[in-house]
Amino acid sequence: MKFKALAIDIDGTITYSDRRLHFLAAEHLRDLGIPVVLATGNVLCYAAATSKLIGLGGKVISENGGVISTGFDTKPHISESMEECEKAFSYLSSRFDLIRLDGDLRKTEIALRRNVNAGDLQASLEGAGFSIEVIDTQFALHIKSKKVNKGTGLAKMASLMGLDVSDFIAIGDSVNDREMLELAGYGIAVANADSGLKLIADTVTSTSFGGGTVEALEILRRKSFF
Ligand SMILES: O=C(O)COP(=O)(O)O
Ligand SMILES: [Mg+2]
Repeated sequence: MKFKALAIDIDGTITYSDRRLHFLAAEHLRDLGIPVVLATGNVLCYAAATSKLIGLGGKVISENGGVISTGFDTKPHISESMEECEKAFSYLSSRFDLIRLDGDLRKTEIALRRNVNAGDLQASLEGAGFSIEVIDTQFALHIKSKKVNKGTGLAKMASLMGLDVSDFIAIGDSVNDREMLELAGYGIAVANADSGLKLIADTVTSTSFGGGTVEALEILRRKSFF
C-alpha cells in the first residue's frame, strides 16, 4: 500500500510535553518525500510559522479544521462564523471563571485556559440548549462547532490537493485528532495519546511525544507506505 500525504498534529505529537519542538521529528518530517499537512487546534499563524520553521510547504489545517491554508501566500478557507461560539462563551462566562486565549486571532472557535473542567462547561451548554461542544486537548479547551473538526478539515484539504482522505496517513495524540485518524487511510497514535484515540488507531507507538512521531515514521518506512 502506498500513501500520498501525511497529516500530523502539532502539540503533543511533534513536540515534547512542554510544547518545545522535537527537532528530530521535525527533521524527519522535512525529509519525508510526500506532502506534510500540519493539523492543529491552534491558530493559523502558529500552524503556518511551524510549517515554515520546519521547512514544510505551508499546508495547514488550523483551529481544529475551521481554517485551512494550502500555502504561505494563499487566502485561507474559513469554515463558518464563530457567532454561536461567542454566544456560548458569553453564557458560560457568567457561570465560570474563563480565561480566553489568542486575542482576536481565532476566526471559527474559542480557546480557553484549562482552569475549568470541559465536562462541566459542556453540561452547562447542553442544559441551556446550545449545540456547541467543548473539548480538552490537554493543551487548551476549545468551544467549537460540532460540525467542524480535523476530519472535515482533512476532507477539505484532500479535495484542494486533488487527493482522497484515504490517501493520507494521520498521526495524533488527542481527542481533537479522532475524526482525522478515522478518515485517513492509516492512523497512528503516539504513546501519550488518550485511550480513545489509541483504540481507533491502526498503530500505537511505544514512544511518547515527538519521539513517538520519529518511531511512527520509521514504522511507516519499514512498511514502504510512502
Ligand atoms: O490547540 C490545542 O489545544 C492543541 O493543539 P494540537 O491540535 O496541535 O495538539
Ligand atoms: Mg495534539
